Amino acid sequence: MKKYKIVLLSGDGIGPEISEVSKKVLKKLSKNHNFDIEIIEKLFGGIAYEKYGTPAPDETLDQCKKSDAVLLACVGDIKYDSLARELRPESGLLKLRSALNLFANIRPVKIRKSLLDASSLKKEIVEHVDLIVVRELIGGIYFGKPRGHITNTKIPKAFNTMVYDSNEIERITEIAIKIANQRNKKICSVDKSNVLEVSQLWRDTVLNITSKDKNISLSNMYVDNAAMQLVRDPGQFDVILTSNLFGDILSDLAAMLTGSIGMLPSASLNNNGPGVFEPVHGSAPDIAGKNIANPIAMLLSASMMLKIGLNEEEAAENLETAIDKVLSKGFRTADLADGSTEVLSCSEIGDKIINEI
Ligand SMILES: NC(=O)C1=CN([C@@H]2O[C@H](COP(=O)(O)OP(=O)(O)OC[C@H]3O[C@@H](n4cnc5c(N)ncnc54)[C@H](O)[C@@H]3O)[C@@H](O)[C@H]2O)C=CC1
Ligand SMILES: CC(C)CC(=O)C(=O)O
Ligand SMILES: [Mg+2]
Repeated sequence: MKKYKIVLLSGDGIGPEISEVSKKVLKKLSKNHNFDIEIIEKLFGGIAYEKYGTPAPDETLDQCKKSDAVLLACVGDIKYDSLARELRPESGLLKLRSALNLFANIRPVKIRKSLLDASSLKKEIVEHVDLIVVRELIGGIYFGKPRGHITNTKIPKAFNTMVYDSNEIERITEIAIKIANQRNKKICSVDKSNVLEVSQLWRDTVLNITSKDKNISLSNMYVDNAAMQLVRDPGQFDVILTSNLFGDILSDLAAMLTGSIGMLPSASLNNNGPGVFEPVHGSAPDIAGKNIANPIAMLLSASMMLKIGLNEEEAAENLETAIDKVLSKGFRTADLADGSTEVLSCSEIGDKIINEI
């Protein structure tokens, strides 16, 4: 029997609620598909700061490095917003991504048939959407130096640096090419090269690397236009390749094509070593503790973990089919409710999905 060791980071806000569902789902899948999964739970984010004074304790990072894969819920809360930047839960997340060298964040945006009417856009606009955002994850403005605050001047100033070297752009482009080759072979690289030098290097490097693969059709788009096009005609995109900040923003926007940010999973990957599988959404403090969060983004992240991280493709498919069955029977969490469907709590929809596995 195959044995896997995964680390579960429940984090903050709705994290523990959606993690509880994920744990039960993974246990059922492991039974049905005959593999053994050890789930090691570690503190991470604000909850880790409370206990250890740091959001990403060494012990948690070490355990993640030793695992087959990491399943992460979400971190952050308003109560940590006044902490020194390096102590904030979000900084812990950046530290984890960097420590595991997770340079590629893969965010698939797929419309589930039964949710065609749940999108904030018209059905005709979203029905052909099937795109993947390939986002660079450990460079760009989230990591660039210098960064800081100047407080000893009359007018306070703050600054960040958006920086990439060509190696960083090359390796994420290669990932986008690999993914595009398994799909419609179209890459749209999104940048702001009409204004930024760093984006010009991005554009030149992407062109240089993609031109070596004659199967790939490359287009370029400025990020402001890309935001507009994602709402105007999202079906035009296959693979969107972009930098850390732009990918972060565009994928939240793209989430609404699917009906809710509670539906969007992601995989943060390295060329070798464990990946981190994490929903696109944050800790949703506004609904935390109410058992009303949508656990599906985390379950779809678990599905990506099974497929990409553990090679358990059948289990991943079983989970996705179970999710689709529950949605097609009209069960929804509150974020997807439209009056004609039955609204269930986070744990209730979790149980429905488990029953379909
Ligand atoms: N990967 C992570 O852990 C991330 C953490 N954050 C952190 O999360 C906290 C909240 O950030 P926000 O900007 O409010 O973004 P958010 O994604 O947490 O929430 C935005 C809106 O979407 C809703 N929402 C999010 N996930 C949902 C789900 N699964 N089911 C139903 N509704 C859901 C929330 O209730 C809220 O109204 C902040 O501390 C932020 O820094 C934000 C983004 C990513
Ligand atoms: C909270 C951040 C570190 C990043 C973020 O919003 C994301 O990765 O989606
Ligand atoms: Mg984000």
